[in-house]
Amino acid sequence: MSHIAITISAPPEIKDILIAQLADAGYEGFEENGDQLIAYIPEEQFDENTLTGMLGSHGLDYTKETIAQANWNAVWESNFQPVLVDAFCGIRAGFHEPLAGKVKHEIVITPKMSFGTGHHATTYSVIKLMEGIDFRGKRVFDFGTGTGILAILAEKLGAAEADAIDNDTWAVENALENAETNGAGAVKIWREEQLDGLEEGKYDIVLANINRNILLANMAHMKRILKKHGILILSGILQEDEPAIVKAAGENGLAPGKKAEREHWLAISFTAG
Ligand SMILES: C[S@@+](CC[C@H](N)C(=O)[O-])C[C@H]1O[C@@H](n2cnc3c(N)ncnc32)[C@H](O)[C@@H]1O
Repeated sequence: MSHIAITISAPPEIKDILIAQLADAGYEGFEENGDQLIAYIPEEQFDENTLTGMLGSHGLDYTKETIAQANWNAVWESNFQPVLVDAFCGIRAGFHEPLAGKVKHEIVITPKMSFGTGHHATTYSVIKLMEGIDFRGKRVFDFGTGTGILAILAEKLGAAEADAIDNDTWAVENALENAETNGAGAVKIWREEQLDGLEEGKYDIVLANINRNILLANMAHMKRILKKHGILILSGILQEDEPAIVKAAGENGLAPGKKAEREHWLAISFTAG
């Protein structure tokens, strides 16, 4: 499968809004490079009219490039540096030197086209909130797993099982590959986009780093699969969307707790009543 890479010169103040809008339109990987934002979408999902309309409303233009899957490794290998979430967790590729001694937990990721290298503020902040939670023996669900990074970390933190879904076939394949690389045998990943068929009250911890609309649409389902007093960590929330998310969570019996903030993005932890 080929992907389309869109490069946009976007002023910093609208970059986050653009990422949220593009994510809603199916773009699934983002890189920020100075003023430039590069967004990736599977070729068959690319819709020129939608993109032109969205960018036109901000007075922006773009350039477009098709990237064959075979070339993807070369593209990301040249860009991907290890990420350290303080001394808690380090994420690196297989071709980097081990981070031995620098971090408590190390994850090796081959992201290919999937989102979730730890570089993005939304992933980084979930990891920061995970640092304060006891995962030992817990059942964890990772909604929108991307590279599998959060499910893999959950297992490294002692989770008894970590189930993960993504609606993107490529992400699922990639997450399975990454789980294997990291010896994360308790991680199970499958392709799905609905949470409503999942067992009620099964999970101690649910992690969801997606976007405002998907989080709002699935709030009741996330609450339903959580145990009483279970923990929900939501991310992919722009600062201005916090009230809407907290309100919807409250209506579903989820009380807000700690927050982590980075580059206008918020991750919020909730407890199920
Ligand atoms: C922002 S990425 C997060 C990846 C990773 N969990 C992280 O924290 O870095 C969101 C992921 O959710 C997936 N996704 C979006 N909508 C979804 C849905 N309705 N059901 C399942 N997965 C979805 C996307 O394909 C993407 O891999």
